[in-house]
Amino acid sequence: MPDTSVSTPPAPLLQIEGLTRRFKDRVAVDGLSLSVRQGEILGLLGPNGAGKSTTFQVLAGLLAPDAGQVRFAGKVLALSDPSLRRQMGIIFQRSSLDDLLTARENLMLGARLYGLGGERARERVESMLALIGLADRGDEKVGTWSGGMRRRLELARALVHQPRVVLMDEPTQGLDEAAFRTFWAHLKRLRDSEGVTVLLTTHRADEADVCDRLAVLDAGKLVACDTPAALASRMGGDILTLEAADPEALAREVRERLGLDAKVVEGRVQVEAAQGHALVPRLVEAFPAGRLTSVSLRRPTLADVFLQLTGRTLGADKPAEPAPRRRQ
Ligand SMILES: Nc1ncnc2c1ncn2[C@@H]1O[C@H](COP(=O)(O)OP(=O)(O)OP(=O)(O)O)[C@@H](O)[C@H]1O
Repeated sequence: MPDTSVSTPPAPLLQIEGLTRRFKDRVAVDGLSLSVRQGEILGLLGPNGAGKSTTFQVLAGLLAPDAGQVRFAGKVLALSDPSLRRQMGIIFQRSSLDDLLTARENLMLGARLYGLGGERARERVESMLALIGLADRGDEKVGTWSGGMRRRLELARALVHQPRVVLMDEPTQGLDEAAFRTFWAHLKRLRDSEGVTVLLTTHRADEADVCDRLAVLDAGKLVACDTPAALASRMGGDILTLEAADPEALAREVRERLGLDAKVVEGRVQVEAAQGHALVPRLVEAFPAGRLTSVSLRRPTLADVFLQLTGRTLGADKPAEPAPRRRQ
């Protein structure tokens, strides 16, 4: 029999259909439909106010939707269905560990909350502690632990009852680079060993890069859903970054004199161009010493893709500048 494992994408485990949630006359999530495949790590990427947390809260059963349903393993369920929650492990933005309990006790409490007890619970607690690399710290109270260790323990607690899906709201917010890398190494190892499906929210470009697929949200709507590499390849060219004393004036002149699509992003002028290196001498010639303080060239990142898709920078709630939005 031919091996089709590489070419056939895994079946969707969780399909969100037409999810809508309003707060008075503000539509926080606007008819969101999204499929999460068995065993994948899908990131909901968007700036502040995009609707990520609202989506998370509806899926976690903390908020009632105005419309929408899910299909879980092919079966249609109301978003309020408790059987959906039993299939989920949840990590909230804010730590929900009990600081006065040890790591082992926190995990045992998590197991008990999902009806797991006796030898089975003890086995799961020990194997989870080992999988997150904290087996020798299990009897310490977690109140004094670092943010990274606490996050790993929350990951273990979310998985202790063997859910099929883990939901995480901004799981690495506030973690430094080293703690972020360690958390993700453990997350991927746990995904592989437990076969769990992960849906997380993020507004970190570095976190988006390590997800299997990304659903890009803007103002409550899905604007793209693909792998990080496929999204990055949507931007064909290079990114030129120009620094100047008056970036707004420079961007205007670059647009008018050179006919390039220049915009101001976080105080610098950005130009996307197919052959970026060929533009450098043209720019230097057009804007002699004094006007330009630096010119640099790089490959696009997911933050650039996000800006192209939405006209907003990741981590900001306002458009990047008053210039016209990019072509979609
Ligand atoms: N409880 C609430 N009451 C009123 N408006 C709300 C409430 N929760 C969210 N909103 C609004 O809904 C929209 C989406 O917010 P949401 O928190 O889901 O976005 P987000 O992408 O998670 O942003 P952040 O990263 O800042 O959490 C925003 O305009 C927000 O102000």
